[in-house]
Amino acid sequence: MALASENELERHGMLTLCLPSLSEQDPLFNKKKRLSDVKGLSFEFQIKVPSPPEELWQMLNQMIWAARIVHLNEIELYFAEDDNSGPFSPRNELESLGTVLQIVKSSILNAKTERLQVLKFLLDQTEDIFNAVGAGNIVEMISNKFNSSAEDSLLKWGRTHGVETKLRIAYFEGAGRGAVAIEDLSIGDTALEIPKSLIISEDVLHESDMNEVFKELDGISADTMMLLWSMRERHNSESRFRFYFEALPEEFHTGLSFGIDALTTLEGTLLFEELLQAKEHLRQQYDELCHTLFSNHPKIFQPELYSWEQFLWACELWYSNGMKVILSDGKLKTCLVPIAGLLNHSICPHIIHYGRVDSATKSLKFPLSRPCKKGEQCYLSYGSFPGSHFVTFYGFLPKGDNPYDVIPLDIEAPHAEDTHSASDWTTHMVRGTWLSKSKEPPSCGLPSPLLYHLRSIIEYDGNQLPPSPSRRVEIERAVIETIISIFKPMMESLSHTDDFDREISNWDVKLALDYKDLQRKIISSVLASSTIALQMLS
Ligand SMILES: C[S@@+](CC[C@H](N)C(=O)[O-])C[C@H]1O[C@@H](n2cnc3c(N)ncnc32)[C@H](O)[C@@H]1O
Repeated sequence: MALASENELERHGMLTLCLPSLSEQDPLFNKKKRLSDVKGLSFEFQIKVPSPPEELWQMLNQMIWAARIVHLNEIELYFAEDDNSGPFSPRNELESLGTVLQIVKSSILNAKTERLQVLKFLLDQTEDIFNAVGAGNIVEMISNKFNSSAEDSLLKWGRTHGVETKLRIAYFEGAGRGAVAIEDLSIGDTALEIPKSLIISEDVLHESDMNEVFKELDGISADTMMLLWSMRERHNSESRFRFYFEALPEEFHTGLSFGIDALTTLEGTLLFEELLQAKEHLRQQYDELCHTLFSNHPKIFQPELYSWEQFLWACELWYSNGMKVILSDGKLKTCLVPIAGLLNHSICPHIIHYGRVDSATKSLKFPLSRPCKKGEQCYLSYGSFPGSHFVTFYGFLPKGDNPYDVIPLDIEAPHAEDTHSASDWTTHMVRGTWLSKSKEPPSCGLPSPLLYHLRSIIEYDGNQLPPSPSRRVEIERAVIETIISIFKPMMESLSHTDDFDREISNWDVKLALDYKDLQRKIISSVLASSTIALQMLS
C-alpha cells in the first residue's frame, strides 16, 4: 500500500514530526537499531490534530526516547538496559531534548491555528523537561571575591578585538576561575563569541622563526610544535597574546604534577600505572627534543625557557586548556581559546557544541544547550571522560555522578565458534551499580553485556542443546562468582588504610585520596550487587 504523502496527512488533520533516523555510518548503528527495535520505537511520529494532552504527552515521550537512542555514546549504550528508557546521562538528555526542540520549533514556523496549538504545547512541555534536567543535576560551586586584574585586562583586550560575551569572571572554591552569566540566558543564546584572529592555532607557527627549524624535523607533530611555541611565547612581552599568557596560572595542578605522596596513595589503582606511563612518555619526548632542538638551536630554543619543569607546565596547559576546534579550512585542530579557557566543566554543562569556526562571522561561538540564569556559573563540557582522565589531564574529579566513571575489564573476547552466541561487545566494563535502574535479578545492577558475555563463555560445554533449568542456575552462579573473583582482589588492593590525613594534606594527596575513595565506592557497589545476585540464586 502506498504511504500517504505529508500534504495528504496534513489535509486529513494529521501532524507529522520526523527525528533524524539512525545513521548506518554510526559505528553503533546495529546496537542502537536493536535497542530501538526492542522498544518498538520509530523515528517518524504522527498525531491527530487536535488531540487530548495525554496523547500529545505520550507522543512527546516516544520522541524523546527515540532521540535518546540516536544520541547514545558507546558507554551510555553499554549500560542502557533494554527495560530502561532513560534518561541515560545529562549529556544524552540535553542532546536529545535539543533535537526534539529543534524539530518542534522548525515545524512551528509555518503552523497555524490548531496545529500551532499542538506544537506550542509540545514546545512548552519540552522546555519544562529541559529546565528539570538542569535543576536535578547542578552541583553548585561556592563563589568567592578575588582580585581579577589579569582577568580584567584579558577581557578588555578581548573586547577591543571583537569578543562578545554575556559572561563575567568569578572565583570558585576548589575550581579556580569560572564564568558567570551576567543576564538570564536561554537555549540557543550565544554566551561567548571569540573572533578567529584570537584563537591560538597552528597558524601562529607561520609567523614564527621556529617554523624553519620544525620543517627540518621528521615526524614532529603539530601539537608538539605548538607546545614548544607556547613555552617561549609565554615570556614574550611583545606577544600579541600577552594578556592571555599573563592570565594563566603559574602552576597547573594536574595529575602529571603529582608528588611522591600522592602517587604512593594511588598504588593499587589503574590510575597509578596510567600516571607513571604518561609522565615517562613526556619525559622521553622531552629528552629527545632536548637533544635535537635545544642543543642544536640554542638561539631559538633558549635553554632557560626550555627546562623540564617548563615543558611539563606547557603540557599541562595544552591538556587542561586545549580545545578541539574545526578551523575555517575544515581541519580539526587543538587550539587555545582565550577567555573560553576560563570556563569550568560540569557533568551537566550549559555548553556542549562549540567546536567549529563560523565561516560567516569568522568566529567561534559558544551557544547554550540549556538555560543559564543571571549569576549562575556557566559550564562547558570538556568531554565524556572517566575520573582518571580528569585527574590526569585536568587535576579534578567532577562533582556528582559521572556516568563515564567506568572500570575497564581486561576480558578476552571468545572466538565465535567457542560460544553459543557471541556478544557484540568486544570490550567490557563496570561502573557504580547505584547508577543502574535495573536493580532486580538477574542483573541486580550489573551490566547486561558483561553478564551476557560471561554466560556465553561459561555456557559452552561442547553441548549445543539449551541448558536445563538446574544447569542455568549453575551457569548464573558461575557468572557472578567470576565477577566476584575479579573485583575482590581489586578491593583488597585498595583496602589498606591511607597514610595521609586529608585535612592537612597537599592538593595532590587530597585528590589522590578522593580518587581512591571513588574507586572503592564503585568496586564495593559491584561486589554488593554480586552478593545480592548470588543470594537470589540460592
Ligand atoms: C580550562 S581551565 C578552566 C579555568 C580554570 N578554573 C582557571 O582558573 O584557569 C581547566 C581547569 O579548571 C579547573 N576546573 C574546571 N572544571 C572544574 C570543576 N568542575 N571542578 C574543579 N576544577 C575544575 C581544573 O583545574 C582544570 O584543569
